[in-house]
Amino acid sequence: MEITEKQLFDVASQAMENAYAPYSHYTVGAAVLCDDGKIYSGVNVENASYGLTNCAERTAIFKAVSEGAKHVSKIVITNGTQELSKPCGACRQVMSEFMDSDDIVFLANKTNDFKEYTFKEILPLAFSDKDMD
Ligand SMILES: O=c1ccn([C@H]2C[C@H](O)[C@@H](CO)O2)c(=O)[nH]1
Ligand SMILES: [Zn+2]
Repeated sequence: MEITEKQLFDVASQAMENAYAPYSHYTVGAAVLCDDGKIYSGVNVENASYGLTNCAERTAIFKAVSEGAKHVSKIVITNGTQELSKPCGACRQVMSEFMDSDDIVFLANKTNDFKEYTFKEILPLAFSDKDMD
């Protein structure tokens, strides 16, 4: 694994310590590598009004875009269990806005076991702006 990928895993794991998950107790950490060369992290942020919860992946992507990044080339998603992470449908759709078909998705667990996918593998038939041409 190249240095940046190792860093991405470390940033996601470190961020997960800040997950705010008092209701589900399911902690998630994400880290995205952007074309500006920077890494942005995110965690799940729950709410007493459960539906207002924001997932870790979207937190990381929204932070990146807020700082001016426009493209995510790699994302690591980890969680506090031994199961590999599986981004929800909403997160996959948000990822599709800022990732291309062959960009890389690492789905990890708390001990950094992982599987590597391309974005198109985790969201085939993605709806995009091209569908509105
Ligand atoms: O893609 C996902 C799916 C779920 N969660 C969080 C939201 C909630 O806090 C907890 C349980 O659903 O996991 C994420 O962060 N990312
Ligand atoms: Zn999600």
